Amino acid sequence: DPVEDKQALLDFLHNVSHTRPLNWSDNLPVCENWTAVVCSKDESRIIELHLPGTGFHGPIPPNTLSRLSALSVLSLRLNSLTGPFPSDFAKLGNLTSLYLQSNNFSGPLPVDFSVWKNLTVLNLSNNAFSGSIPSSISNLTHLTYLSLANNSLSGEIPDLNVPSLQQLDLANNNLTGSVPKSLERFPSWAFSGNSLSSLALPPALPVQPPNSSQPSKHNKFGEPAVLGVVIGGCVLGFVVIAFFMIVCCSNKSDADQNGVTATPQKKQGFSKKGVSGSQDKDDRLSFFEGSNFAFDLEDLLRASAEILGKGTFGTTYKAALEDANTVVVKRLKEVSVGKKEFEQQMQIVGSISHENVTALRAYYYSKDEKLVVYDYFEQGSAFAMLHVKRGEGRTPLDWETRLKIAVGAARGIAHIHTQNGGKLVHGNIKASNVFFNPQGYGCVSDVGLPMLMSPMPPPAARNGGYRAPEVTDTRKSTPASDVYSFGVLLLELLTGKSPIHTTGGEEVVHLVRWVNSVVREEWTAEVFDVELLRYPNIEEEMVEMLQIGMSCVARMPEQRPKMPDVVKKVEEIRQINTSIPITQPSSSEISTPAIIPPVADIGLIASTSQAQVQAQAQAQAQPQAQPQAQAQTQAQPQAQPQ
Ligand SMILES: Nc1ncnc2c1ncn2[C@@H]1O[C@H](COP(=O)(O)OP(=O)(O)OP(=O)(O)O)[C@@H](O)[C@H]1O
Repeated sequence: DPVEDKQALLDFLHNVSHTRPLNWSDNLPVCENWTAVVCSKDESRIIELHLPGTGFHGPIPPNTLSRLSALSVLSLRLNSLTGPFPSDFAKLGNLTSLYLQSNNFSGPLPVDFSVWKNLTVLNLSNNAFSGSIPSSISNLTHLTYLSLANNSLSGEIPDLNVPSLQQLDLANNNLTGSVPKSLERFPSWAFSGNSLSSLALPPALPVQPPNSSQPSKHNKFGEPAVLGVVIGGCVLGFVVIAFFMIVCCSNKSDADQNGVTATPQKKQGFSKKGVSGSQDKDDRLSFFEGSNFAFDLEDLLRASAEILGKGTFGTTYKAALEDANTVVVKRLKEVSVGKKEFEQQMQIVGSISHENVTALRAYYYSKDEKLVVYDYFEQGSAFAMLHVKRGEGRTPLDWETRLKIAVGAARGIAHIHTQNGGKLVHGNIKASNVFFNPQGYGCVSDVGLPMLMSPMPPPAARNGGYRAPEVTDTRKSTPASDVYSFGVLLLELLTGKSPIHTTGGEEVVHLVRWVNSVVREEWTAEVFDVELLRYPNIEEEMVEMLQIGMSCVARMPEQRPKMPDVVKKVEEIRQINTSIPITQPSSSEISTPAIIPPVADIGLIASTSQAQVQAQAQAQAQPQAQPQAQAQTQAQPQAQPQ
């Protein structure tokens, strides 16, 4: 372990107030366990420190971080650090990247920048630095990125002759005079929001994003996000639009330094100069308790990302962060609620802690961009497991796993229904929103997102099959509509068929109707997924699940069981036939009595179940005319001989 560096970090931590916990414990090995720290190969020194958005307040304690003399990357951005530029950072002569942006540092910049001769990236933007720009910056011969935007720097811009410099942002300061010749190659947005002579501004804005000439490996997350940031302004030459573009582009440069070609629009840079937009430090992610992530919006934007899919509520990305964490980011479109309501809903969802509900890790809200962040599930969703790569070479989803998906998802939904005084519903239960927890049980994701959106559009094929009939009219999800969607999920697990699918003849098949009709006509194993036929002795369990699924998809909401009852019944599926319960090790608030019938009763249960299933199918076929029949059907399971 790098003993001295470790002590320096502990001294720093003990002398600075911070709101997010760090696992820097004296008895843990630094290089293996401490978050935010990167060690040299031989583990003798700490060479990188990434502490963005950690909630640090106040000045950096002197003689702490400055003892990390091998440090090459230091990121303290997006904190609330105050005081002057730490003078003892002069000892960090090996720095190549220094990120101090988005803090409250004030006072003059260091006079002599030559001490950091290896610097390639220097970002001091969004602070309150004043005084002039030191000309010693020209001595940084490796510098490729410099942002001093959104400070209170004044005086003339020195002649910074740094040929290596590729990106520059001096926008939104109090700079005067003219743009020196050596910097005329940079676009005008880099100097906007100053009192520079307009004649002195470089003539034209580049049509391409500043980084577009360089190959970027991080461009996937950014591409769709270009949106209004660049597009509008670059097309027209009108003054107003050019102004808009100047603002937008200056705002964008922060992220571009790292190769992201576009970003969710960030407002912070606008605020100091009174350009319309949110006035607060809006570009912070809001994290929830218990989240051990140490990343911020910029890390997300810098992350190499790939699109996982476009869903009902927006586009979902898998983002690989610098610190080796992978997260899922959803860019929500058409959010109809205001910031307050959005935040309230996020607080409700973010406070859920349950092994069968995917934790919401963080969210971001600005006028132009709404993001939610979840853990990434490597295994993929229940949808992927069930439907992707059917046919040759596929590993079938075994019955045990399907049972665990059902039990976990049921428990998760039941828990959601207890939240916010019983008012929270999921609103979008479907196989692609069910993942697997570490014990392999279903775990539901995307809780409560529909409530943030405009009234639901008419069902698209992708989720229409899950939507309860009454939701099409009311456009409002309820606990009963969640029960319906869960029922469809059960039928999907049993049949291996999507809720709406086409047959070979292009005929569109609605799963609920299809299952009802097959069961109604004669009891048959035809509904069951052929992939399940290989597993011995599971017929009774499948019949049980079918029965539960069909009761959940009852046409009338009041005829559907409540979620706690559904949980009980789904948990009992396995216990009916074996003594091996489907319970999670640490489960659950819903306790399940062990119900193990005598062996001789099993056949009776099975035949009773079959009869019930058929009665249910009859009832579903004539919902208006047969309410009593269905009510009886639903009452019957209690009378089973168990
Ligand atoms: N946390 C996650 N980990 C891994 N894959 C995910 C995660 N969240 C979503 N996905 C996958 O990304 C894809 C897109 O998800 P998204 O939620 O945007 O759309 P959807 O689930 O198809 O529809 P909807 O928007 O109605 O939920 C889906 O295949 C989904 O299973």
